Amino acid sequence: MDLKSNHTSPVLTDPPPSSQSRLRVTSLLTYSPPGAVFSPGLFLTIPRKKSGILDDVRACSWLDAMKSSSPPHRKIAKDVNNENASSDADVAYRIWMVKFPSALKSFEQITNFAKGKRIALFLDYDGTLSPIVDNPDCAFMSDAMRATVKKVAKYFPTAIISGRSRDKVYEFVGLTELYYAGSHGMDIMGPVKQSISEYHANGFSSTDKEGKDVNLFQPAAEFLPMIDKVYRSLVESTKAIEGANVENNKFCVSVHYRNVDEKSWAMVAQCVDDILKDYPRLRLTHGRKVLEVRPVINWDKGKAVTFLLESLGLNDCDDVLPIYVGDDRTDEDAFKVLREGNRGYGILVSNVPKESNAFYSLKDPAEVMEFLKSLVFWKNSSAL
Ligand SMILES: O=P(O)(O)OC[C@H]1O[C@H](O[C@H]2O[C@H](CO)[C@@H](O)[C@H](O)[C@H]2O)[C@H](O)[C@@H](O)[C@@H]1O
Repeated sequence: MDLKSNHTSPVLTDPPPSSQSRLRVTSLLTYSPPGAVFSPGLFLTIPRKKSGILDDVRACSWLDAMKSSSPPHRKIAKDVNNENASSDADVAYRIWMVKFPSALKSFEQITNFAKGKRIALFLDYDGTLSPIVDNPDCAFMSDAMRATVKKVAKYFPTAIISGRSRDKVYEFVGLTELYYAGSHGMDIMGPVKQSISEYHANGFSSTDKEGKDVNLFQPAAEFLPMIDKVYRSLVESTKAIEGANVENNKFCVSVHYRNVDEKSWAMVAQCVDDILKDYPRLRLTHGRKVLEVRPVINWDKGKAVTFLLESLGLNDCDDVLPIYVGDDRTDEDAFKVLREGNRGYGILVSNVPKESNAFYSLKDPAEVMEFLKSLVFWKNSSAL
């Protein structure tokens, strides 16, 4: 998106009223191709009841998406009975890696391409810098990872782009030298170099935790009271479901079902569906064992990457190589932006085969750390 030429708000207008509730296509997809939600032609018309169990067709799609939302880790150790299953998984993973080669093994290729270019780094948080854990409040990154991110940010402009609220992800990472985008890019704290407010009604100047001048960009600002209300409703409606956990991510709400017995997943989906019926300006996306309710606006992690590049003065420059590392479906929007414009590299963190718009892969956060360390080493040695 050309930010300079787009002075309009990214907030989309309400879909036209209908006597029937309409189910957005995105609700049915495991991840939504960017743009899919916004075309009126992509709205399905399905009568929706206010109460009762989820309609069968939607229940199946939601539950399928919920089941596939965070594949179990691949078994490293093989037991005798499982040997065939394990080796099948290994073969499938190796075949997949032909399409998405390891960013570590392809490091020379990446740095050859990066020669003479300025790298800009974009890092997702959960599952990328910190391992996936049962309790979202305990997804701490290791001190070693923090030290590595700190080093990497010395050499390359670095931003964290997370589904968490910006405050929460800052609390986890704790590095003032980075840029932060929370709520899947709907809450960006960026540099003042190029005034964001100059281009967008939703941008304004502020100061960070250290009193440094920054620009804030919140394209979904008008949704704040609605999201807060929805958060409280979901806390209330899911409280009887053992293990369900609702997280307020400021401009979106996450309903976690990782610790809910699979038999009760339909109940979790029902609570979310009831909310979506009441709030047509909100939509659903799927994450790793999490249902996320967010505003229907034309904004995502991909747009956040473009926005940050623009505000860093690095957009549309032939000598800039953006690299985005992420593990989640919401990161695909960013991978797609980099791939489509042939602008940079997406690196998918996954230890199982997944369809993706990324170019390369890394197995887990440990490999992410190794990759970041290699970048620092390469930069140091190429400066000699
Ligand atoms: O964009 P991200 O930084 O990857 O954030 C996406 C969501 O991550 C968190 O949930 C995931 O990680 C949790 C901790 O490991 C895990 O328990 C949960 O099952 C995962 O879905 C976070 O809690 C969500 O709010 C983020 O939207």
